[in-house]
Amino acid sequence: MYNKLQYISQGNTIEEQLYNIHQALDAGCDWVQMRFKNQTTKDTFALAEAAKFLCEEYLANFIINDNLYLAQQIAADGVHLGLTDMNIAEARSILGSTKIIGGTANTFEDIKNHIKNGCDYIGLGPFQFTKTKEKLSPVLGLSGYVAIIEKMKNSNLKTPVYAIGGITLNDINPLMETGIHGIAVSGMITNSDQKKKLIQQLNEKLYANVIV
Ligand SMILES: Cc1ncc(COP(=O)(O)OP(=O)(O)O)c(N)n1
Ligand SMILES: Cc1nc(C(=O)O)sc1CCOP(=O)(O)O
Ligand SMILES: [Mg+2]
Repeated sequence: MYNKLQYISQGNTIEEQLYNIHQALDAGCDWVQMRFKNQTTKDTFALAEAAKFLCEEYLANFIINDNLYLAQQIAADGVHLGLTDMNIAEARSILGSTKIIGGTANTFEDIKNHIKNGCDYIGLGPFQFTKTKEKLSPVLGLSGYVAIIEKMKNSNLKTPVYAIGGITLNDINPLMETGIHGIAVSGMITNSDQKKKLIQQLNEKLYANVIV
């Protein structure tokens, strides 16, 4: 079972990114997606190597946003691909069956396509407006998740879905009640000055109904 909390990194420099990733790991995050936009190949590679090293130290999963070839080059655990990134079927044929491939969705159609193409999980969003990403797809709100997850259940589609986009602590319970698997968050963790406490609270909510 995939962990229910994915931290998406933030920062405009390698140093800021590594600081934020380290803080998130130290506070208990066990899944990191490196998201470092509009940077040089050299800097992106340098960050990826350093972040992968950190994640290994903390036994955390480490995936890379957008860049499949970078994920392959540094032997990351996987990649997250958006609707305008490489097709998931092509990505699967390159990475093979052992690597994690996540795909962005905004509609039930997106989800069906990704599942047909072999993705491991879906990032479904945005839940609400967020400043973290530009050019957002239409906001889904809770009712959007309810409708899409219902359609997945009716079609017997069981691929884990992560809610994403402007999620705060109070959103977790209603979101989890829709039947999603977990959440992917950036700002909530990056901007928290009590990260350990926050991640404990998040995990309590995310794993509340998991029987061990
Ligand atoms: C878990 C997760 N879900 C969705 C996204 C968004 O990916 P994408 O649409 O490619 O947008 P960018 O992150 O590349 O701006 C994600 N990164 N992670
Ligand atoms: C990277 C990303 N993708 C989204 C989507 O809807 O596809 S929303 C988003 C930003 C997530 O960060 P935050 O938790 O700070 O809102
Ligand atoms: Mg992308």
